[in-house]
Amino acid sequence: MASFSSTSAKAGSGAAGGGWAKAKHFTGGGGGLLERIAGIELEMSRTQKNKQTSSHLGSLRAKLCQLKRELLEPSTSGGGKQPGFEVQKMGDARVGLVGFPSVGKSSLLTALTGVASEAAAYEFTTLTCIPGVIYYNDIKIQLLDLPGIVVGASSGRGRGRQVIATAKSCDIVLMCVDATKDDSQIKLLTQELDNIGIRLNKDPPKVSVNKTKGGGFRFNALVPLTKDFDHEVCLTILKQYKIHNADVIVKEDITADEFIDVIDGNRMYVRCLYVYNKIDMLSVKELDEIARRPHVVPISVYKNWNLDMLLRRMWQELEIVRVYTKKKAMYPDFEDPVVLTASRGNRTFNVENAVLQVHKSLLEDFKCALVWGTSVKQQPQAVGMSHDLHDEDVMQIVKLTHAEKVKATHGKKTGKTVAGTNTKDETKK
Ligand SMILES: Nc1nc2c(ncn2[C@@H]2O[C@H](COP(=O)(O)OP(=O)(O)OP(=O)(O)O)[C@@H](O)[C@H]2O)c(=O)[nH]1
Ligand SMILES: [K+]
Ligand SMILES: [Mg+2]
Repeated sequence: MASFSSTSAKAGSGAAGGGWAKAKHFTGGGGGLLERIAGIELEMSRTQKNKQTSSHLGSLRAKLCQLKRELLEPSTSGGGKQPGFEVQKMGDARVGLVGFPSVGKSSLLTALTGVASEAAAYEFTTLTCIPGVIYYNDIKIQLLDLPGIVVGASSGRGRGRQVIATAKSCDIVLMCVDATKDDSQIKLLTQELDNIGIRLNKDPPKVSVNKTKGGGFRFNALVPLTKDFDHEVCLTILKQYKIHNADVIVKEDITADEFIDVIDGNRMYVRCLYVYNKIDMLSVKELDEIARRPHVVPISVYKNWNLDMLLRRMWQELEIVRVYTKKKAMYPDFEDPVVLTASRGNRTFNVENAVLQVHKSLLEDFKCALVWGTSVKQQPQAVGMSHDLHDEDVMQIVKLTHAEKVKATHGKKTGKTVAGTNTKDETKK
């Protein structure tokens, strides 16, 4: 891993704005790999894009992706140390502050959580991960202050890889930028995260790939494909990944890169808010322009402007669902809800997830759940595992009796379902 150098970062500090992009060349792991990657990138840039070359380009893309993956993945032989910072998870959700140096990440952590994280006018003040907790609407959100990252971070520059690995563990990311500097910050940061497989504010491509034992390759597009992806490109990419038998169903007009994301796996689809700090330095006109952009929250830590809006937006992005559990003939426990969040591409707020959070062993004994709240028509209503819960629902878990359990296991063995019991298989679907 490349040593931590601040000289390169200083290059960015002098020139307000555009300086970030300067430090393009860096030394960091995997010498031969970097050359091969550069070679493929060069070839791709020299290849004209048209119908004849689309297959070849698709194959190059897939190769490139595999090489980058080799570069980024920590070698398993090296003791298998986790690349992220070791900060224990706590609370109901985790939010990471990611951004270039000196945009005000630490100042924001202190303002929101009261945890002192050193803030200063020089870059790379923060050198490790500092956690704090936000108490909001009865739940605890862990906020992580992280060192600033620089261009090249994803390839091992500075602490970049550690920062990005930690960002991967977050439910959502707050990308912090300095509102007084130019807008290349967001593009460059997004690229760094993208390089390591974090897709911001995107949904997983709607494509299903079923690897089969035989039968060759079947391709079915349910929508017109207008980009650089088609039947042939699909085939070349699959070959590159040594997949020779598969059923592919494409339900969305995707690009070749998006298809590679699906094949390569390991991608994370994370929600992100762009937090523009230091708006106390802007004119009203400049502020007005920024505030109109999607996913943007303008703030000033100095003046304490708009921090409550930031919390509200965070809450919305996390799509928090609080479920109050209750025992039979008792009042619900309103102190300590089960909290479900939209987390890294996973947006299932069903009974099964809620039960899992109470205790894994309850899944075995689960018969049904009685639910009160806006997710059901009757109050209460008996529902199965796949029922989607709403924020502030109340849930009571009904367990199988011993007799029902014996019957259910017997039924399973003989292949019959037991009438009257909502067995897991039936309700899970
Ligand atoms: N004008 C203005 N300055 C701010 C604001 N918030 C923070 N700063 C200043 O910006 C500088 C950097 O703040 P930090 O909180 O250290 O920034 P950081 O992003 O944590 O920096 P690193 O840890 O070095 O990456 C400090 O001089 C802060 O006082 C703000 O709302 N307005
Ligand atoms: K700083
Ligand atoms: Mg800091």
